[in-house]
Amino acid sequence: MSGRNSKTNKNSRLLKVVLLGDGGVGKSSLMNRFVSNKFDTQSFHTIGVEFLNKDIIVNGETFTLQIWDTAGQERFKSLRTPFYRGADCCLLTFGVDDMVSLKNLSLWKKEFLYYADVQEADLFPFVVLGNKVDIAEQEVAEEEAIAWCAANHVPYYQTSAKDAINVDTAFHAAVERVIEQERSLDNSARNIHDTVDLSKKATRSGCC
Ligand SMILES: Nc1nc2c(ncn2[C@@H]2O[C@H](COP(=O)(O)OP(=O)(O)OP(=O)(O)O)[C@@H](O)[C@H]2O)c(=O)[nH]1
Repeated sequence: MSGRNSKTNKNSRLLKVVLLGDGGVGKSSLMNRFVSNKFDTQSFHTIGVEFLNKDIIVNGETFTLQIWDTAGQERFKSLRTPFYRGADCCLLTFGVDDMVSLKNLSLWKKEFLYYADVQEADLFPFVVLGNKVDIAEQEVAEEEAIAWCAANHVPYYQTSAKDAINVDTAFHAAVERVIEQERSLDNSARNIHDTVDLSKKATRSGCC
């Protein structure tokens, strides 16, 4: 595991964001585009995991995103899975030039939920990135990606790390998903609390 920029801003909230997807879909490139605004055509396969931090402001609040870029190749599975635990959000990534990488999103989601040991799997904030939209010959029809995302209730962003398309937007969306998830968990906790209070009241006011 390696990381840079690991200092965090004291006034910000730290969010752990995990990037998952098949080898070569562009996870490292997306992280580098987002954090350093750079793109390298000669990137190497990630071995295990790497992380970088970046501060962003969403809805007036500062967040330090700790972005964990994982190795997509199957042979590195045992090196990446221990790092899923404690994640606040997961970016599932595929390449629009690679149909198999879209098909594998279900396996990535499943692997993540298993090793992250997520309690409320249905509410966990995932975002899907269809990367390399700059490539003219795409194997994945947009409708197919949209259909997978609709079935899984996950927002979809078409990105290009190479041409810096939608990369910032997708990371902002990840934070917004986390905020939304917290709101819905708060609301359901409040509803449970209200229900309990009502039943208490009913017992107290019962006359006989
Ligand atoms: N055309 C194009 N190429 C890209 C884009 N993003 C990444 N690439 C290229 O795709 C190759 C793989 O990119 P990586 O970022 O290393 O992919 P990865 O998903 O991190 O791969 P693993 O580390 O093996 O999991 C590199 O040659 C990149 O330059 C993109 O948006 N457009």
